[in-house]
Amino acid sequence: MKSLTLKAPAKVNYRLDVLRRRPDGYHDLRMIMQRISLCDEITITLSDMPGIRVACGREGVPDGPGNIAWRAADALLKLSGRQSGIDIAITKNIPVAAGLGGGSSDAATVLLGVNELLGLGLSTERLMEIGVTLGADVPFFVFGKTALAEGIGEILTPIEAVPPLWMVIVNPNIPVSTAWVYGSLRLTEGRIGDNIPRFFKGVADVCAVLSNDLETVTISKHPVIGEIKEMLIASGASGALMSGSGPTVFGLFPSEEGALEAARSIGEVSGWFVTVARALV
Ligand SMILES: C[C@](O)(CO)[C@H](O)COP(=O)(O)OP(=O)(O)OC[C@H]1O[C@@H](n2ccc(N)nc2=O)[C@H](O)[C@@H]1O
Ligand SMILES: Nc1ncnc2c1ncn2[C@@H]1O[C@H](COP(=O)(O)OP(=O)(O)OP(=O)(O)O)[C@@H](O)[C@H]1O
Repeated sequence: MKSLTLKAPAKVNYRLDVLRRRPDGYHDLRMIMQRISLCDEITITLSDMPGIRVACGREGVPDGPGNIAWRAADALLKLSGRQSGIDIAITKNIPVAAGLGGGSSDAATVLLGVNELLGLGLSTERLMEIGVTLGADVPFFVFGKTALAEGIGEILTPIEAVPPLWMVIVNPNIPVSTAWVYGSLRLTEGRIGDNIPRFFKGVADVCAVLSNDLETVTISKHPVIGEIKEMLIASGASGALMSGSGPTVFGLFPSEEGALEAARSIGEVSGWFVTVARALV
């Protein structure tokens, strides 16, 4: 049977400006999005038995049609008119409902993998169009590069100049609903949005853009996020920010050694999910 095993990376948002609420309830954003080396692993296998089967085995993540990876495979099967069977096995390493885009990345990886396995020949642009019908973060993972993301997240411009960078990822094991965070955001008026630089020579340039409009919403419910930011800075991070809708916080480090040392000291005292990751280029 034809099979593919692929990595589905997590993301962090170096910047997240919410510009306005749209009539459809979504929000126009301006973001800088970065893939990181913390990955789920996905094996996709074509089968003679029609139907889509997803095995994940992680508490809080559904196995069947409730899994966004299932919906990604279903979208491509419907579009192609093929009757193939598809088995998807997900090894979940990315914390769930964490602001790290894990489900979106799984879905994008299935779009890319099924396109290849079935020889559908769909372009990246077409897969991104299908991706946004599954979730706002999915096109970014299909795009596969550090990017300025606009619209609801689906209008992507590559950012070429990204410095080598290490980060400590800290998740306090509290699931946060993205819908709740956007729903709780109080926007007084439409923002024009700052001009965000697109060239980053060193860690200091990345630290200069760090900002997330969703942070105050999630911190007001989970103050521990603010404490994690302080711990990361006290452990030597050049900057620290909540990713996406949270609650995961990342701290930036110019060297792997600094990141490993900080992760060790925070991991020892906290009982949280703590890991070191690299920015992917
Ligand atoms: C917070 C981020 O992760 C930042 O990258 C994304 O904006 C969220 O992307 P996502 O989880 O893929 O979003 P979806 O699954 O499409 O939507 C989840 C919820 O977030 C809200 N949502 C999402 C994206 C967006 N631009 N505006 C929104 O208001 C939607 O109303 C929805 O209720
Ligand atoms: N493959 C999947 N991986 C993780 N969660 C999934 C998956 N499929 C469905 N879900 C459901 O989606 C919800 C959110 O999952 P996810 O981990 O993608 O959130 P997130 O990290 O906050 O994403 P984002 O940063 O895009 O907001 C969970 O409650 C989970 O049950």
